[in-house]
This record gives sequence, C-alpha cells and structure tokens, in this order.
Amino acid sequence: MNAAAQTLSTSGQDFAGRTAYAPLPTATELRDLLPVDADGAAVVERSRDEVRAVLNGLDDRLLVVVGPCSVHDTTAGLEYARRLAAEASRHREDLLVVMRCYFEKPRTTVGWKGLINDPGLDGGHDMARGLSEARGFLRDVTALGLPTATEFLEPFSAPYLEDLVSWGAVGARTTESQVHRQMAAALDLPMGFKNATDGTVSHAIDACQAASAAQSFLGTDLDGRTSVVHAPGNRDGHVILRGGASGPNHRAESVAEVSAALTARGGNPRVVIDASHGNSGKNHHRQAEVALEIAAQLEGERTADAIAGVMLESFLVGGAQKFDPADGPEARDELVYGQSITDACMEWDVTAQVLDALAEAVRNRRDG
Ligand SMILES: O=C[C@H](O)[C@H](O)COP(=O)(O)O
Ligand SMILES: C=C(OP(=O)(O)O)C(=O)O
Repeated sequence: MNAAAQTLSTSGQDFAGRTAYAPLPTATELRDLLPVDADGAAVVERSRDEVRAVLNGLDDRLLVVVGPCSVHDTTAGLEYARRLAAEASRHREDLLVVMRCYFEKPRTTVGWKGLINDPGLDGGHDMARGLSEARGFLRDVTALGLPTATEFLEPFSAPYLEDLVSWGAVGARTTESQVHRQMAAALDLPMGFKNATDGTVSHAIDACQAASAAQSFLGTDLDGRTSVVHAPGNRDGHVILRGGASGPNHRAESVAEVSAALTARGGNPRVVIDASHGNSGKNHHRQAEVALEIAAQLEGERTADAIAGVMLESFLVGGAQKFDPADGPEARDELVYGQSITDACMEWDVTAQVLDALAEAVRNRRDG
C-alpha cells in the first residue's frame, strides 16, 4: 500500500480493497471559492472569439501559444506571465499571444504528473490544493489581460478550470481517445488536437471530426454527480503538428500535405505548429531554430496561409532540470527558480527574440 493510501485508510476515509478514495470539493464549490469576475469573464470570452477568428482566417494575426512546459511554481509562473503580458501587448497588432498554463502532464511511463496531481512536489498528491492553485493561477494570469491555454488531460479536472481557459489542447498521447474527443465536444472553446507521438496525423484529423459532432456520454456535472452528458459538439477543433518518432512535421511539405487532407475531410485546413516536442527533439536551442523556420514559412507563398498558430515552450531560465518527487525534499528545495522540471524550454530573452521574428513575419505575410 502506498503512503497516500495508508494515510487514507488510517484516517478513516472510504477505502475499498486495494484502492483508497479521498473526496474532493466539487467544481461548483471551487468556482464559488475562486469566482471569475466580470473583467476576467470578458477577457476569456473576447479571447475565445479572437482565437476562433484567427483559426478561421478572419483575423490575419498569428496565434502564439507560449509558456512553460508545466507550471510547478506559481510565483515563477506569474513572473513569467507579467513579462509575457507586456510582450503580448507590444505585439497585439500581429500576434495573438495566449499563455501556456499546463497543470497536467501526460507521461510516457511515469513521473511527476503536474501541479494538479502533486502541487507539493512531494508525492503527497494533495489534489484539492492542486486544483485550487491551478484555478487561482488561471485567475491571476487572466487578471493581467492575458488569455490562457491548457491541456485537458483528466476529463474530471476540466469543470474546475475551463471557464478560465481560452484555448485548449488534447495531447499526442490522448488524441485517439474517445473520452477526450467527447470532452472536447462539450467544451465551448477552441480545441487543438496533436498528432500522435509516432508522427501519425490522421488520428488528429479524426479527432476534429469526432469532436465536432454532438455526442452523449457518461460524465459528471459541476456538482460531481455522475451524469449523462449531452454535448453540442465543438466546431473549433484543429490540428497541431508536433512532429514525432517519424521526424519533424513543421516544414512546408508536411503542412501542405496535412492541410490538403483536412480540406478533403471538410476540416479546418489551417493548423497550429508546435516548435517543441517531436519538431525540435525536445532540444530548446533547436526549438528556437524551428520557430524561426516557421517564421520564414509565414513569409513564403506555399503554406503561409495554412499556418494559424505556433506553440512554444518557454520559461524564465532555459533548458530543464531533472526532478523526481521520490528524491525527497532536498531535491525540491534545490530546484532552480524559473526553470522547467519537465521538457526543456527556451529562456526568456530568446523567447522575446522569437516573438519579434514571428511578428515581423506576420507583417510580411500581410503585406504579401
Ligand atoms: O510536454 C511534455 C512531455 O513531453 C510529456 O509529458 C512526456 O514526457 P515524458 O516522456 O518525460 O514522460
Ligand atoms: C505534453 C505535451 O505535448 P505532446 O502531447 O505533444 O507530447 C505538451 O504540449 O505539454
């Protein structure tokens, strides 16, 4: 029995066989505790509409989803958000900047699963605190006038957060999952689907089609009751090219191929390109180069209009540091402030240069 399970069984909470359960506050309770004010709600509503307009080619700016691979320290995350809000405002004519606020990490095998799962970075799995910190962080970022983006990994956490999110992702490891496609069908915000880790893009195209349909499925309501969910479908699904085991897919030939496949399937032919992950081999120096290659593509003739957005992984300090909660509190206390504990991120100064280059490329695209 693991330590968390032992605590629960001895603290007299519900315990069934080998698995322990600890009830959490409902989404309604957390929303009441940390409500969105009128200004915050207006930022979210306006940003969702702006993202939709960019995705549909009605707004000629570039969507830029940028921020840490994962938020593990909300103080550093907020310092990053303040810097990014200033850049977003400086580039607002050319770029629609949305901050990556990723609190749930899908692991290839095992590892720290993100702020919601383990906010203490100590294997304590205090998810009530994790949900509350995540929601509080989204509120703080939104209060800066900066829209937020997140990956929805656990369908159960979506109701706790979604009203503060302007762009959502389904990751490479879950795009083929019916459960995640249903979840997307219920969310009233633009949702990107990543290609699979092996590089296959057809799952993401299938996901856009599936999520666009009205669906009925088993889920929970905001009060945590198991419910039949009747979702209206999400018309703002789109593909995110993140490369994979078969190689990168950010270049013009891949973009043209996917865009044509999307057109043939009646999907949105405009894609978001992730400069990180399989497109950079998770090397943050290479990520900056890939971002500049995408900028060059925006100025070319062939696929410039097929690119709606770019995703960048970026934090205050470049690179990443190894972290495993099992290494104990000393390892946690020695973490470098502002550096990723999951994938390598571009450092702040490089990020600012990349944003400059993307904005210039958008101006050149606009001027033909
Ligand atoms: O962006 C995040 C990571 O690439 C993803 O969570 C997988 O990470 P892992 O292979 O280190 O588990
Ligand atoms: C996990 C992520 O990406 P992917 O699903 O592409 O691996 C991510 O963007 O944090």
